[in-house]
Amino acid sequence: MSIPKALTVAGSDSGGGAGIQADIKTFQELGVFGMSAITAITVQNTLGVQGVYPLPAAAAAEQMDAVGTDLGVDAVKTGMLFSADIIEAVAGRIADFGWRNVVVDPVMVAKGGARLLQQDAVDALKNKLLPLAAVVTPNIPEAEVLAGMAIRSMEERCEAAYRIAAYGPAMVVIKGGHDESSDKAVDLTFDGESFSTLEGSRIDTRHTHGTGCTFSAAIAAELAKGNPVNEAVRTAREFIQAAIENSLGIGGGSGPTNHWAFRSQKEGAAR
Ligand SMILES: Nc1ncnc2c1ncn2[C@@H]1O[C@H](COP(=O)(O)OP(=O)(O)O)[C@@H](O)[C@H]1O
Ligand SMILES: Cc1ncc(COP(=O)(O)OP(=O)(O)O)c(N)n1
Repeated sequence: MSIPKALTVAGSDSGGGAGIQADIKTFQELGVFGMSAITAITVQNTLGVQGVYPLPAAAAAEQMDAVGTDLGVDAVKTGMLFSADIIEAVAGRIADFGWRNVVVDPVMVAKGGARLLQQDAVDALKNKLLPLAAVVTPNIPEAEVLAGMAIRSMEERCEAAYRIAAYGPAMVVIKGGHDESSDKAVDLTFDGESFSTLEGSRIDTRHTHGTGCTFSAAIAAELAKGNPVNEAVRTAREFIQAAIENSLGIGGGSGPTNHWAFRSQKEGAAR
């Protein structure tokens, strides 16, 4: 039997709700063996980010080498990359290994406002990493930066997706968590030809820490299993909906989602 394996290249969140911790939990819940290349250590809990300690670019590259030359990688997810140097090293390794199932979550700023990507690294993200992506998953503020425009409506979101697709990713998903104008959370997808939406009811909760990390990790896990990209995104949307709906209510601030809720729901339905 072949074991599906996914690699996350991302920052560590000591609070366990976002970053590599969220990614590995998501991989595991979806039946995928998780591996990591850590780019930075963050000092973080549900109250926010209190410290950021980036690692040298060589550390990320060498971790990717160690995993790629021995275990093998069926899908990669990138999250917090922090600097242009790290992005260039990571993009170089993805290209050298010829990895195809690459999900780029273009993490820029944590919900509490801490910068997780240096401002001068945006060009490297657009020009070095996006051309290698099967899927890129910006939230609305990230899409505004990548597309160089404001997004105030679904029409503008479509225009932004079109502009981001020009950098080369096969699919653009602009997530709708930040659009509070509707009682639904609506994610827009664009595959270079057609637009479509994925909806879930908007949950009124402050416990949304790590939603973007979890969603993109779920896409990577489904791609690692060999599922087509549309199906992977659909499953990831169901995974994050269950995780937010059943959040754990832990910590004094914006708490983590529930990474085992999707599996519990499936097991409940099967009984
Ligand atoms: N309150 C909510 N209720 C339901 N789904 C949500 C909610 N907030 C975010 N989501 C979903 O979680 C995923 C991550 O979205 P978003 O919060 O926009 O990303 P990020 O964490 O990168 O800012 C998307 O699929 C989005 O639709
Ligand atoms: C280490 C680390 N990586 C990414 C994030 C951002 O997580 P995200 O899911 O985009 O949203 P918030 O957690 O910021 O709400 C992070 N916080 N830490």
